[in-house]
Amino acid sequence: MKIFTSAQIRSIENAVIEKEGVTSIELVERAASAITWEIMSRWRPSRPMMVFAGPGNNGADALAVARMLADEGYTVTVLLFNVTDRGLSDACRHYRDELTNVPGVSFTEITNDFNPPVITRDAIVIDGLFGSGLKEPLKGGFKSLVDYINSSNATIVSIDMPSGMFGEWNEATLSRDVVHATLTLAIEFPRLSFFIQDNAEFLGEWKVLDIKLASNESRGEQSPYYLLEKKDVKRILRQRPEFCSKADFGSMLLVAGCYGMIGASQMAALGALRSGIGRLTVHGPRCGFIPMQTSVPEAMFHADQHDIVITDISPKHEYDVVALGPGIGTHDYTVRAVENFINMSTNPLVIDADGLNCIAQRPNLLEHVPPMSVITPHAGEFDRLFGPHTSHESRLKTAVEKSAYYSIIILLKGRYTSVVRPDGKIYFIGSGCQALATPGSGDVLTGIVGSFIAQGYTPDLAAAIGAYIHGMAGTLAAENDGTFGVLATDVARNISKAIRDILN
Ligand SMILES: NC(=O)C1=CN([C@@H]2O[C@H](COP(=O)(O)OP(=O)(O)OC[C@H]3O[C@@H](n4cnc5c(N)ncnc54)[C@H](OP(=O)(O)O)[C@@H]3O)[C@@H](O)[C@H]2O)[C@H](O)CC1
Ligand SMILES: [K+]
Repeated sequence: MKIFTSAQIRSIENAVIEKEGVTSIELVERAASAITWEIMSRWRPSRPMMVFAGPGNNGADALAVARMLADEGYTVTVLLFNVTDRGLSDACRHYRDELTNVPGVSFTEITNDFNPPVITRDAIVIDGLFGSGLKEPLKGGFKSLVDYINSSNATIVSIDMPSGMFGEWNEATLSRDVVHATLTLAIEFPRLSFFIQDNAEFLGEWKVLDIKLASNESRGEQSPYYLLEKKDVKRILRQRPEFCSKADFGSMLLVAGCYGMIGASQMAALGALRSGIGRLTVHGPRCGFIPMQTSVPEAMFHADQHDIVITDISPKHEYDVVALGPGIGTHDYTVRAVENFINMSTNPLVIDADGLNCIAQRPNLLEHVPPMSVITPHAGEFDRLFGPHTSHESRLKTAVEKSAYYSIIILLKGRYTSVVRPDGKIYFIGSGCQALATPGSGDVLTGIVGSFIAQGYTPDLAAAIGAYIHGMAGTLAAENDGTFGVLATDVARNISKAIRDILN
């Protein structure tokens, strides 16, 4: 699903209005009935509804919802804030006029002073102050109003977006100047800001409501931001032909492990094998030989000359891909081996974990990482490589910049993992869950991404579908074991099941 900017959404909306002859009142009506259904499915008419409406169409949505809820027997208090010089939008005025005589609604239009009523704990606050038309961070009276709403203990439902939040970038937005919703009901499209962790506290739970706006007008519109869904992964994944051999599914060298972290080699190896690699060789220190050969007998093992750390990465054969990093540590010998290997590599690599920490010790080594390599940092590894960041948003922006500069793919792990391509395209992946926050989970992902590159997928798609399948495997594991007790080996074990579910 493409993720559009607020400006694009406005132009899609305008195109629908012009080409399909739909009026903006009809669109508000569609949005409001979807929101009303959602509210009715969650809260009974005994819960008092307090509607805060702004001057634009976000306010119009809120006023239309107020009328619909009153029709369904809810007690509704409406506060319409008509305090700006520009006055109300046409739709907002239309719904204001309609509301004044509806039984069950206590309606107040604020044009000047505002005496805030008490918001009781059992109230459902409907936040329709501002949506995608917000021009700048809230100031003055609206800022105080948001503060007053946030300091209530009520349940807060934001229409389209929490008021005060922008659909894209929010670095300059102060947390206390944005409504902190319990539930955000987005109209037709999710926004870029929904996928950035900094904004989770504003959004609460969020859900996209379909108002049949997207159909034709959005298809042609381009966007660099994309939410990867199951149907996309199904389209990308190739079914295995009936006549096939392991030679058809690529070969991978996994450079992983050191004394005390051989488990990382095991996890990454399982990730690669469970996602269908044809041939896997693990290169690691000699101490890894017995554990690897006994716990993952499907993998070949190539021993370094050193007992406990990797000192030399000189592949003896041609491999379709080399994945480097899980559990290798950052011993000087290993850093040097990584440096030499990267300097002589020409094909895309997958670099994770200590592979990235080794690079962080030789920062200009990034210049030599082969183009279209995939690096898979979590926030800490990312900051070690590219410097400290104070927000996830700034980290994502740096990822876009660095991906272009170094011509590499950056898979930044998180609740929504982002796969950033050198051309600025970002795939967001939300198939995972809390269960994936477990040791070894990242190593499994490295194995999966390497395996898909070896199987012939381009590195950007390998990273995107790899992250999706990894997330789904974690979610499947959590269905059995809950979100607390999932092991990385459980995630690995569910990879093949995730792939089967996607293909079916
Ligand atoms: N996307 C869809 O298909 C549909 C969306 N709908 C809803 O419409 C809103 C967007 O409506 P819009 O009227 O464009 O914008 P808003 O309601 O969010 O806000 C516009 C008004 O707010 C004023 N404004 C903007 N920034 C500030 C600020 N910082 N402080 C005070 N006031 C501000 C603005 O005034 P201007 O003078 O700046 O123009 C406007 O008065 C969308 O979010 C959905 O909820 C419909 O349902 C139809 C389908
Ligand atoms: K809102």
